[in-house]
Amino acid sequence: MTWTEQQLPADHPPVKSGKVGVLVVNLGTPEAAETGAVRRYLGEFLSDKRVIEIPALVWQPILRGIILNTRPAKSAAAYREVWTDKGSPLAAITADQAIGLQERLGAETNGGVTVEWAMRYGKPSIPEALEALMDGGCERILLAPLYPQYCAATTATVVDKAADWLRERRWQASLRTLPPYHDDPAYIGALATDLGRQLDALDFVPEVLLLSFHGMPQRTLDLGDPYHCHCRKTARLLEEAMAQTGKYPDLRMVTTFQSRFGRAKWLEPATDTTLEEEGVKGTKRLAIAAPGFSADCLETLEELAIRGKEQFLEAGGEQFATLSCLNTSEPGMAMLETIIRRELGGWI
Ligand SMILES: C=CC1=C(C)c2cc3[nH]c(cc4nc(cc5[nH]c(cc1n2)c(C)c5CCC(=O)O)C(CCC(=O)O)=C4C)c(C)c3C=C
Ligand SMILES: [Fe+2]
Ligand SMILES: [Fe+2]
Repeated sequence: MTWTEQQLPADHPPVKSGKVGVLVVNLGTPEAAETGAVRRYLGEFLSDKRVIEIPALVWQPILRGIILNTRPAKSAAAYREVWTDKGSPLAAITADQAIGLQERLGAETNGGVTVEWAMRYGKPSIPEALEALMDGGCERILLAPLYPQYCAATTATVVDKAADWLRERRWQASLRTLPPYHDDPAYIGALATDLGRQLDALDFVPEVLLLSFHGMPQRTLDLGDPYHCHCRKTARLLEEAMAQTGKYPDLRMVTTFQSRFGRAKWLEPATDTTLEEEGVKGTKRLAIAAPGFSADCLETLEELAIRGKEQFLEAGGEQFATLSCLNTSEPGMAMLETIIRRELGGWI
């Protein structure tokens, strides 16, 4: 007889059952489109040493003295432009992706797979989601940061946060992490299918398809972060996959980096500058996609779809479309199921 089969004392902690859990994680978002909530969110996000790689003694006075007094009101106004009745788009879509994955992975043997979701900054937090999985009997957990391209400021900080939680526990769960999937045929195929479907549904034929990735300081590339190379490889493979369909022979694809923050040099070319340049040089019809974002969010719905459109049209462009992220589309969910199942090999 094993210990777990014996009669346990009444005050014994619950015995887990060895189930498998998946925790999908995305960046984080404020709890409301209001200055105070945005200040709390940005305070946590921009205090992460993986995100702002400046010594805290130098950075914290700038953050607390300037940025958190000026940016939250402006950002809150931007969030209000895209807020939904289910809250922030990023949180609502991530929650729906977790529900979709639960449906796809829930019916396995060995008690099924339990799927939870979390935000790296804000709520639900990574520790509370991991705690919920363990309370539900999960002893093996796949941590799945939904970032196709690895970046220390995104992927690594999710793993750090989970490791902080493990450090505090006597009985740890066994953790695996989802590797970056920037060049995975399942991901490239899902993008090609989904973007192709959206291009076909437009009421104009774009001359240019801009692939806009989130930017990073140039210094992180010089220090060896693979993010820039991952973005470039995704873009190349996607271009090849779309060319293979033979459907868009005249479509010019251009890769850019968006959301510059602060004064340091960021990865180039910048999305906003490129939109203006395209308009000025006579491009009339342009579509933009953000393949690095798993879910639509402030950066796609406001920065690209609202401000990007204005920039292009003011520079002389005539027709503009922002294509949706993979979100909960059938190709997107099938891709997530494929790459997650692969990592669960041997567990289910
Ligand atoms: C130095 C600052 C920032 C780095 C580095 C950075 C990297 C980075 N971010 C994402 C994905 C997202 N970022 C989002 C919002 C956002 N990003 C920054 C700054 C940096 N990002 C800020 C200040 C904000 C908040 C909004 C604002 O005030 O402008 C989001 C959207 C969040 C939402 O609520 O919708 C995502 C997603 C990646 C992938 C990345 C590195 C590769
Ligand atoms: Fe960002
Ligand atoms: Fe932005």
